[in-house]
Amino acid sequence: AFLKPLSRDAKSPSLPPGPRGLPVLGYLPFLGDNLQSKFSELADVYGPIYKLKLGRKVYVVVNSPVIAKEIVREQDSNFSHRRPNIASFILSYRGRDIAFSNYGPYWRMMRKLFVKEIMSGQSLNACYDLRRSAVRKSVAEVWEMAGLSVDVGKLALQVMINAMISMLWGNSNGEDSGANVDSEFKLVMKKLMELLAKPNVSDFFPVLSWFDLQGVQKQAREVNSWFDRFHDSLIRAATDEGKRRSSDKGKDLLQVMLQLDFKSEEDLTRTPGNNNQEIKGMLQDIVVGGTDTTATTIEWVMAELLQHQYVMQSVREELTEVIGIDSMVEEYHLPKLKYLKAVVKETMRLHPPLPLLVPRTPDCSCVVGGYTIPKGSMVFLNMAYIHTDPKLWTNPKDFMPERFLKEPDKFEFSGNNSVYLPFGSGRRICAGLPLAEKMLMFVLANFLHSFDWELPEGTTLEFSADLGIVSRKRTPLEAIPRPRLVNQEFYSARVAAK
Ligand code: HEM
Repeated sequence: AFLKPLSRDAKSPSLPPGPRGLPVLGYLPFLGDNLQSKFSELADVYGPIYKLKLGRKVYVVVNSPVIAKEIVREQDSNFSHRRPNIASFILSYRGRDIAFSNYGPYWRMMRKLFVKEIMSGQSLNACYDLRRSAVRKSVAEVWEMAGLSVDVGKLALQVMINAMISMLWGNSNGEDSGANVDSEFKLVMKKLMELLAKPNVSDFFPVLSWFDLQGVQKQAREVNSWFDRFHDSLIRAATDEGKRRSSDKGKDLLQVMLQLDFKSEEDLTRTPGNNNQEIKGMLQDIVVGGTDTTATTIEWVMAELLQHQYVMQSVREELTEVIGIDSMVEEYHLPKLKYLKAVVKETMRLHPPLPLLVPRTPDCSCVVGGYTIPKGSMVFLNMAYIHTDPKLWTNPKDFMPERFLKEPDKFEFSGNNSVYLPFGSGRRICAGLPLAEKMLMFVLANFLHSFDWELPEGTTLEFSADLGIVSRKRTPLEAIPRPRLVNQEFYSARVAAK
C-alpha cells in the first residue's frame, strides 16, 4: 500500500525511547561486540521497540510480535527496502543480488526468477541425485571415522558446501562434482562472514568512508574478487557443458540459470545477452546465504539431541519406523518425519541462525507501534528475544519439540505467525526456504539414521553462541558416530555415487 510520508510537525508521534549516548558518537561506544545479546539486554529496559543513535545512523530494534507483524505484514512494502552496510554492498555485487538489492523492479525480477525457476519443485527435483550423492559421500566419509571423535559443525559445513556446489555445477564438473572444494573456499567464506559482522566506522560516519580506516572496504573487495573468479569458473564450465547437452534431464541449477531471461524495466544500461552479473548475484546468495546458515542449524540440532537423550531416542524410533533399518533415507521419506521436523523447529526457536534477521529500512518515515520510525533507519527484528519471551512461550528456555507437534500449523517456517520467524516473513522472507528445509531434514535424517551418536567420555555440552552474522555454536560440537544400519554396503562410496 502506498504510504504517505510523515511531515515532521508537532503532531508526529515521538521517536521510540532508547538509551542516551555521547554527543556525535551516540551509543556506539557502548554497543560491545555481541549485537544480539546487547539488543536483548536493552529490550528488558526499553520494551517492545526502542532506538539507538549510532553516529549518523539510527537503529530501531523490535522485540514484540505485534510490532514485528506491523513491519513484515501491514507495512511490508515500506519496510521491504534494504540499506546494506559498505561490506555487504561490496560483497553483493553492489547490491545486485537478491538479499541486498533495494526493493524495486530489479529485486522483483531477480526474486521472481529465483523462486519460480531455481527453487521450483521441478528444478529442485531435477538436481536431487546431485545433492543425494553429496550427502551419501559424506555418510561414507563419516563411516571411515566410526568410533572417533568428529567435529560436527565442520562436517555439516563440508556436506552443505559439497551439496550446494554439486547442485550448482554438478553436471559440468564430471565425477568430482566439487566434492573437493578446498579449504581455501572455507577460509574465504570465514573472512566474508567476519567482514559482514564487523562494525565499520565508515558505516556510522559516511564522511570517513574515503579513508577506510579499518581496511574493511579493501578486504571486502579482495574477498569479492575471489568469489568473482570462483563464479566465473563455474559459469565457464556450465556454459561449455550446456553446449554439449541438449536434454533437460538431470539439469544442474546453473544450467537453469544460464537460460533465464533477466529483464528488468529499470535496467536499460545492461549489455543485452550478458546475464553474468545477475547470475553471479544469485550464486553469491546461494553459496553465501545457504551454506553457513544451514550447517549451523545442523550443528545446533545435533547438540540439542545429544543433550536430550529422550528426544534422540524418539528421533531414532521415528527413523526406524519410517525408513527401516535396512534402507537408506530418500527425500520422499521427509514429510513423514514429523518428530524430526518438530526438533528442527524447536532448535531454530532457541538458536535462530540469523537472530536479528536481515535488517529492513523504511523508504518513508512512518508510524509503527505508536512511534515515528524515520526514513532510512535500520530496523532489526529481534527474533532471538521474541522466540524466548516468557509472555509468549511456556518454559521458553527448555528444549521441548513437543510444543510444535501439538499444533504443527501454528508455527510454520513460512512466517505466518510473528511469534516464530526463523526465516523472516513477508516479501523479503528467505528466498531459499524450499531448499533450506529439504537440506536440513535430508542431512539430519541421513546422519541420524546411519549412525548412533554419542559424546566423548567426560564431555559436558555448553550452549553459548558466538557473535557474528550467523549465530554459531561457540565451542564446536564433538561427537562419536557408530554405524547403525544392518547393510554395510550402505556406507560404501560406491553406493554414495549412485
Ligand atoms: C537454515 C537455513 C537458512 C536460514 C535460517 C535463512 C534465513 C533467512 C532470513 C532470516 C532471511 C531474511 C528474511 C527477512 O528479511 O525477513 C533470509 C533471506 C534470504 N535467504 Fe535465507 N536462510 C537459510 C537458507 C537459505 C538458502 C539455502 C538460500 C539459497 C538457496 C537462501 C537464500 C536467501 C536469499 C536469496 C535471501 C534474500 C531474500 C530477499 O531479500 O528477498 N537462504 N534468509
